[in-house]
Amino acid sequence: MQRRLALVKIPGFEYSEAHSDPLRDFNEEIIMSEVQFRNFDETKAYKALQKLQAPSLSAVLDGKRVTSCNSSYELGKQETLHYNYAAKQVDNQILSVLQELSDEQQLIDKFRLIASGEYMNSGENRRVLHHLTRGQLAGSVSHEGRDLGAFYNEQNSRIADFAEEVHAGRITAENGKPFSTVVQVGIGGSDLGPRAMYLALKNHVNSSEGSGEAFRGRGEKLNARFISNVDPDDAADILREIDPSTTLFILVSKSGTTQETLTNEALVLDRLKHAGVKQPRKQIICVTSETSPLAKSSEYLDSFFIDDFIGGRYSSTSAVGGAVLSLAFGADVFREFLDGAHAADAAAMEAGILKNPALLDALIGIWERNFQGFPSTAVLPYSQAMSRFPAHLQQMDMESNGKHVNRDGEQLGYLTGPVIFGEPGTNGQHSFYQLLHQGTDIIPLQFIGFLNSQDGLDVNWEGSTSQQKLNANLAAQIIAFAKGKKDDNPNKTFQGERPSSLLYSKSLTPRVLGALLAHFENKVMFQGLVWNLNSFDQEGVQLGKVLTKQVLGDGELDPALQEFSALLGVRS
Ligand SMILES: O=P(O)(O)OC[C@H]1O[C@](O)(CO)[C@@H](O)[C@@H]1O
Repeated sequence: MQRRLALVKIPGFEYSEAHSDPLRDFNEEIIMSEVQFRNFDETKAYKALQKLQAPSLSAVLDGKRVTSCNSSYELGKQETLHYNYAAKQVDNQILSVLQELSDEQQLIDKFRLIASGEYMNSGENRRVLHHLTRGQLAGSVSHEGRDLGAFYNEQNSRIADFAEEVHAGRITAENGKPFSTVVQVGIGGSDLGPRAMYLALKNHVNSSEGSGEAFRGRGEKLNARFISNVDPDDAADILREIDPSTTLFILVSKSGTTQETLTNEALVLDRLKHAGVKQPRKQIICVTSETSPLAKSSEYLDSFFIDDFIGGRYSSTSAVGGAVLSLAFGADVFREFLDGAHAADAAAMEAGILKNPALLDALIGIWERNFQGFPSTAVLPYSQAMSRFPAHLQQMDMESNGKHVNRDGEQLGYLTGPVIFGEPGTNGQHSFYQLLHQGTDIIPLQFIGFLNSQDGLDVNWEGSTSQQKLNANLAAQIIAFAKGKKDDNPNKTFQGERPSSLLYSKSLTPRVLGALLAHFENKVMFQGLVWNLNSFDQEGVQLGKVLTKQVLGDGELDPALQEFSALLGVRS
């Protein structure tokens, strides 16, 4: 299909000078047949990168490099998110070949095709439209006569209206009391992103101390909880702590068929009945696709929709994240979060890699994975509020780029997505940093930090506040990893040369959080495009689901599966 792409000017968004305006080719026609999908090892840049040597961090990392190796997002309302790559093992030569790689693999053109609604999810023959849930980057995208941008906006405003009715006490629990708690029931992308975003903003809206940032001290409108695992202890833990009779449940499943979520719905219905609620589904709203089995039921209090063009792991900015965030904090907080994501998306259209933090981060990641051979990336937020962000990135990155074949199903001869893991600092320091500092694998580190804590509560002890101690640890770790320490005792030697980057901003606000989310989504997208993958399907999750069904059915099983099932008490 040949589609004309037209980019939309984003009000209030300034573009950088070199590679000037990403909308410079406004009238230039980009169509699918004009971009070339080739494997990474067929590019000239791949061969050039094979010949280059990583610079030594102990040799090059000085104060000047720290202040100059920065690429920033201007997010509007005087909020900025910086990406600092001073402690990465790259020099001008490597960066210039990475620029060539970006140009050769037509990464920006391909992003523009994604934004314009091209069918870039080749495996499932679907468009990839999560960028459209937060704003329009390209011309309008319509499907079967429906303007999809308008559809996503309409769902957001329906959610905003619904949330306002709940907050005003005009929509109540069956007993007439206002809802006091909201519980999201979903798994994977229907849980991880929304949960991570909720936790990231909870303190920001609840703390009345500190000053300046939007929404500070506004207070949570509803306390939110999450149930995801089919392990009954997960639901039991939450259901014991809440009062079901005044709880609003959000059942989130794009497909409407996910075993874990439907099982947990049954548990919730049971608890609601026990609490004396006669029509339990009237305390449940659904977020699903219009074609799902859930959408067919009129028993629910209300339903909000996404579509097949929003991948589960990319759905935090759709109704999937919008429902819980709007109910917990208010729709204006969710809108601010979307605006931050949209500003970061717009910045990701920039062709000059030094002016495009997501693209730069992606390409340095490629350098580390394919030419330095590093197996994983640790995501280390120095912010307790971001405690579940690494878990969200695990799904987003590993479900997207954990692939061994290209978009055409051909086996690849190079490494693709790394293993992602992480914990907030400083907790991680007292846990797995030993291996990061002195283990035999070198693991690149993605630090995230904020100048201010979210809560004003702090103490000055032994000459510094907790927040100062936190960030002192962060600065110290960057240098310890990069430069190491020689010692006569090999056991006390730190080899150093362990690269890290730092994403940082003044405070973790809704706008900054949206930009952080979009940064990683776009980074993963660019990496998938370099590797020539389809980053938007997830066939690797299917086999386990099929075998689970077999175990729970009556048919004959593979003998080893039969024995394991017997061992675990599922089959006799
Ligand atoms: O929203 P659903 O359809 O319940 O799917 C939940 C999750 O399951 C997966 O399909 C993986 O099993 C994820 O990609 C998705 O986020």
